[in-house]
Amino acid sequence: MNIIRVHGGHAIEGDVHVSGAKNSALKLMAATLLAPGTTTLTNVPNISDVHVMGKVLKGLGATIEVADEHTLIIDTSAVDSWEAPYELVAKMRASTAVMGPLLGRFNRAKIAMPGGCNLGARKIDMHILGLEALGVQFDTDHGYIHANAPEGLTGTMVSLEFASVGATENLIMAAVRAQGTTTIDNAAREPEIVDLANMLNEMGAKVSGAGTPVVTVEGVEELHPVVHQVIGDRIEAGTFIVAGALAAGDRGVAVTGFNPQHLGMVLKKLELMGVSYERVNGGVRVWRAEHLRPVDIQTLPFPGFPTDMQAQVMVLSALADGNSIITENIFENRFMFASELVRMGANIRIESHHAIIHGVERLSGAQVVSPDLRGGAALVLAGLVAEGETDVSAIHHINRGYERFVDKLTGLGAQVERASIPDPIED
Ligand SMILES: CC(=O)N[C@H]1[C@@H](OP(=O)(O)OP(=O)(O)OC[C@H]2O[C@@H](n3ccc(=O)[nH]c3=O)[C@H](O)[C@@H]2O)O[C@H](CO)[C@@H](O)[C@@H]1O
Ligand SMILES: C=C(OP(=O)(O)O)C(=O)O
Repeated sequence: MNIIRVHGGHAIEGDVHVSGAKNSALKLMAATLLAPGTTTLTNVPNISDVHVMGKVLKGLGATIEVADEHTLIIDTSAVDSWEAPYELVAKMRASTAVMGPLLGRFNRAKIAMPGGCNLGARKIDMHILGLEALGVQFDTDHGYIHANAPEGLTGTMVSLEFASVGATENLIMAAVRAQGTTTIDNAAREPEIVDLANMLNEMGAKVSGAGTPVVTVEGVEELHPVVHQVIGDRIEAGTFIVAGALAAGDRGVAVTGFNPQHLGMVLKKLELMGVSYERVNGGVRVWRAEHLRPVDIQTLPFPGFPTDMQAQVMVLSALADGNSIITENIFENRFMFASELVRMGANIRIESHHAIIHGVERLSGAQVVSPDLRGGAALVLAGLVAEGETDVSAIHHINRGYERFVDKLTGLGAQVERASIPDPIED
């Protein structure tokens, strides 16, 4: 089996440039369906989730030219199918983001129901309720959702029960082609929503208020293809910032290619923990914290603390001087990572959606399993400062969202390698 092996105890320093944001690129790829013709996306991360979304689009009839490692030229003129099949939706839930654009362009979509995943139930009822308000009729059979709007979509007022990122995106992408105006109340405010709205507006849509809780979409007759650059990945940036806070030498680690305003709450919490950083052009430089203070964090929709940074910061809190508490409010199963960190010597108690972390002096290298994307990356970070060797398996999770993770870490001087070892259970 393939693993990432980390030799702990080596300082890192230097510069690392983050890739384009996974959680933006996937939705922008879906949005190309709305504009028949050739849209060019630049700064697209070369990660396995992007490859899956490429397969979803090709399955619908799009063609994709990979102009260079980070540039996709997507031609959606010949799209003639409305189906996102189970094998792709099961691999990547973000495939459901094609529902809104397919409805916007063709008034119909057939999407495999996503089911739960290792983070929790992750229902899509809010997507469905919102789209129903726009005039879409839903039927389910054999594990598929059939969405049809025989009379077309009609703008209306939609109030989301929770500021769901996915529901906000699907609603915006459907509403851009509706008759009249749609208002989404309690919309998600994540930077990726703003990136999506910006691209749609470049295509000729009329979306206003993105980044605030009220998004207004005035429907238009047609959208045209554009060239658009994906924003930098704030979560990849946050991951390398935590690496620096754990292990940076005197020169620190400069993390660039993203907008630090997208990480406001993370930087604030790190500062409270005793991590020092400074703003540099296009990012931040961070130094190892000599003395980590405990922290109280709860994950919340943007601008709150992102759930996608919870595991990485838990590694820091595991080494803090005192008791930290981390409350996970978004995904009910996102603490699976904590049990793996305990195998490395952390002292963590889970009580419902709270993790109580009693800081320890040191972590020790162990064999651990990535429970999910961010948990896997966080285990590699823990390995950087653990005594001895840490072998992280199930690294396909990490490959979903981190481009050349091992290369970027070794570029900073970390002793990290990909390796292949016999599977202890199979053999
Ligand atoms: C608010 C939040 O932090 N959203 C995160 C979520 O987006 P993602 O779009 O995947 O998830 P949502 O924001 O939609 O979901 C937030 C919460 O609402 C629930 N829900 C959502 C839709 C629905 O129809 N019904 C329902 O019950 C989900 O199960 C979850 O508990 O995962 C992404 C990948 O990790 C992150 O980048 C997003 O920042
Ligand atoms: C869990 C994540 O992504 P997804 O919603 O694709 O599972 C993530 O980006 O941390």
